[in-house]
Amino acid sequence: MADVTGKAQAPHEIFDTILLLDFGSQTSHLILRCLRSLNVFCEMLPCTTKAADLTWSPKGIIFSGGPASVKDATAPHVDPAFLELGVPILGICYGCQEIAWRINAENVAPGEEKEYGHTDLNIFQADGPEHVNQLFAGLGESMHVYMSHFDKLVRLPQDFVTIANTKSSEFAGIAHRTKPIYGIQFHPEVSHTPRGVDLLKNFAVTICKARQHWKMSDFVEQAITRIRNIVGDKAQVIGAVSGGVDSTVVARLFTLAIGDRFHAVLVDNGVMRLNECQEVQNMLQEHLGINLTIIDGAKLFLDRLKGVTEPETKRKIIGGTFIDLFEEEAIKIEKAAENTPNAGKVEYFAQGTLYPDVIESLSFNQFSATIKTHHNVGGLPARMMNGQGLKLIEPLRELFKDEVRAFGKQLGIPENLNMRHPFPGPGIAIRIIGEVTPERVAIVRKADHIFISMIREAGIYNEMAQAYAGLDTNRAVGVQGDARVYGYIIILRAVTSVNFMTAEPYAFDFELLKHISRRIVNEVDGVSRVTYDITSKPPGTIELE
Ligand SMILES: Nc1ncnc2c1ncn2[C@@H]1O[C@H](COP(=O)(O)OP(=O)(O)OP(=O)(O)O)[C@@H](O)[C@H]1O
Ligand SMILES: O=c1[nH]c(=O)c2[nH+]cn([C@@H]3O[C@H](COP(=O)(O)O)[C@@H](O)[C@H]3O)c2[nH]1
Ligand SMILES: NC(=O)CC[C@H](N)C(=O)O
Ligand SMILES: [Mg+2]
Repeated sequence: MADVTGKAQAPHEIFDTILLLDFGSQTSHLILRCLRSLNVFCEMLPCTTKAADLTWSPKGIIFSGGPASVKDATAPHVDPAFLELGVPILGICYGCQEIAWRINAENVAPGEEKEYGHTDLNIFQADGPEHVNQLFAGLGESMHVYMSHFDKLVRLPQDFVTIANTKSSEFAGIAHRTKPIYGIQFHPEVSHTPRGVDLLKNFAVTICKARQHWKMSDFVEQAITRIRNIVGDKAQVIGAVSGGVDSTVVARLFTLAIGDRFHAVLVDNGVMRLNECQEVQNMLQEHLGINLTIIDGAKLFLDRLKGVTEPETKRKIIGGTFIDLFEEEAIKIEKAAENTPNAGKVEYFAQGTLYPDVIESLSFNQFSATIKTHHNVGGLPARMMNGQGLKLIEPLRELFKDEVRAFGKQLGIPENLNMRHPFPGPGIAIRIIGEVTPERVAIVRKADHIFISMIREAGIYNEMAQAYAGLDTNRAVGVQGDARVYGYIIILRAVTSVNFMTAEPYAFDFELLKHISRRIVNEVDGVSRVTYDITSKPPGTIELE
């Protein structure tokens, strides 16, 4: 969105914003999601952020949960200046312990045992000014809540009143007597706390008085204006476009913003699915008028992956090789444009990075665990991260997949493209457990093609979030046509998921699954067995590596 002078504004300058300080909980992002679903804009920053560095004014602040104990010498602590800003504050779990600990370290102690899972919360009407009862307003006298903690409040902090308790937590909800500062021991952001969203609404809307005016449609317009302002009217942009919904939305935004100064490039990394590159090129051209250049990097990628078995090494090799090829392409684009009206330096590199890629790759702050390095985040070479070489632009970095799809719909992206299952940048390489060889890639391609075609024919493609065939490079014995075979094991994976942070195995019809297995063993040479992976995430992940 532009102001009268046409200058781009960041969302927190336009929308009333709640600041979420992240202490590293695995569910912090759900707080942000929950507020956005209420049309309240929320921005998450690491718990180490200094109040003085904030260039905007939050309507309220939430301290998230986190894995540390406030009692540890190395535990993260909030800049006390945030507590002096005069805006409402809500501490959740670790965040609540942090508020209590700041007042007096003895207020918090290790519990007798871990409290993990459902519990019933009793809500009190406390004496005091109006604000003390506003957090639980309309929630009745009790509610189901989800707990996940070890430490707990053993004393009521000075100047606070108790507004809720449970069987094992005497101070499960507290409110300051005179200031709008609250703490709760349970997690309102998870679906296991059914009325948690009402509590967060009470905090954001009633207590912080944040207007519920965050809208996706404004985001489209705003993203386009921001791109124009960043890029200016000379520079050119090279965009990494895979045919997945994320980068397709990015390509569409850039095309709308800067027309043909945007150059969409797909890298054939040798580990794409059957006919994928050609199909993507046709689809983008036909439906969106996006002219896609394909760089053939298959041999280079497969050579660099030779002999590599360690999953994180594979990801880093792929991330690095992607950038090498993009940088070479950028030079070619500059040369080709030299004597045209488009002449200008290729300064920027656009990617469809989403919020979950960021959370899972970088530990968002040093206090949360790195799960795996996404090729487009942690796999980037240092020169991209420190501003040398191409400069990164990632317009979807704050969004989740379902938000991007809603966004895609508004941008006129056809349904079948918008609903495509995600396909990871490192492609089939992270679906082969062990060394990637051309022979193994060919086997996975064929098996995957059979699997996905049969899923489509059965009309169940949109019932699952993602499906693929992978390969276990161990071999097993089988018997085919009276002969002994010693072949690879295909692993089929299909999951349901809302945001890809958690997932459940898809409940296949067993006859269909057997039919799929039969076809794969019969039609794909080198395969002796087919298995179906029924692991949830967590403890599994969606990809094999
Ligand atoms: N083969 C590729 N060629 C060019 N860019 C790619 C390729 N694979 C991935 N990328 C880049 O990496 C980003 C992250 O990949 P990711 O798979 O998460 O997103 P996507 O492909 O756009 O969408 P989806 O998650 O639906 O597959 C992409 O948005 C794109 O910018
Ligand atoms: O572009 C990507 N580059 C990667 O390195 C990468 N690793 C996982 N994924 C996708 O992320 C989602 C979650 O996957 P996991 O449960 O395996 O972490 C799933 O949708 C995965 O396909 C990736 N996408
Ligand atoms: N979920 C949390 O925030 C847990 C807080 C703290 N680590 C505890 O165990 O009590
Ligand atoms: Mg993809």
